[in-house]
Amino acid sequence: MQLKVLYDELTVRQKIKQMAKEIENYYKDKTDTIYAICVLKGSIHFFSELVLNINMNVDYSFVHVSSYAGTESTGKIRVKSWVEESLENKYVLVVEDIVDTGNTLRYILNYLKKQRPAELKIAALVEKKKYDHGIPIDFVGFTVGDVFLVGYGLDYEEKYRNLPYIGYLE
Ligand SMILES: O=P(O)(O)OC[C@H]1O[C@H](OP(=O)(O)OP(=O)(O)O)[C@H](O)[C@@H]1O
Ligand SMILES: Nc1nc2[nH]cnc2c(=O)[nH]1
Repeated sequence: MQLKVLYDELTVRQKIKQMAKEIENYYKDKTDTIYAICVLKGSIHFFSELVLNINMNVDYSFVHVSSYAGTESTGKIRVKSWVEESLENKYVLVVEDIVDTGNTLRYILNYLKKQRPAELKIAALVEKKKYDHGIPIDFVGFTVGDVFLVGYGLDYEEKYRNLPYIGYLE
């Protein structure tokens, strides 16, 4: 398989800055603190870059879930760690690197809703439109078709996560 560049480093960083501004504008009249949840492992770089560019207070926490084997979803979500703090009455923003089948996000949202946040919003760096996953994403960076992406946190069998750009395998 060959690795090709889809979005170079500058394009990714500019997109994240733009998303951070959108997020800031949305929240600034609602709350003084956003509670952002990073979905590990893939979202680590997007999450870090995003929160560094949001010019208001952001508290955060992490969930670690996984479901992929190679390029395919197993459909089974494995939870490796979860948020420990209370989310009650918080303005929760779930930060995902990519939404594809929507299985991971559906699972996470289902549990987070039970923790009674004031509001639950979603930011995703990439939304895949292979088929309709049916979850409205509030803040989206890039929209792609049927392609398996790597880089900027995204892996293929734990490789390529630390590429500073988004690429695809062909
Ligand atoms: O919409 P879906 O089809 O569920 O796919 C999206 C999920 O797949 C990847 O996680 P993965 O299970 O590969 O774990 P990782 O983040 O640790 O790589 C990615 O980081 C998303 O969380
Ligand atoms: N690395 C990676 N993980 C995914 N999980 C769901 N879609 C993708 C993808 O395109 N790349």
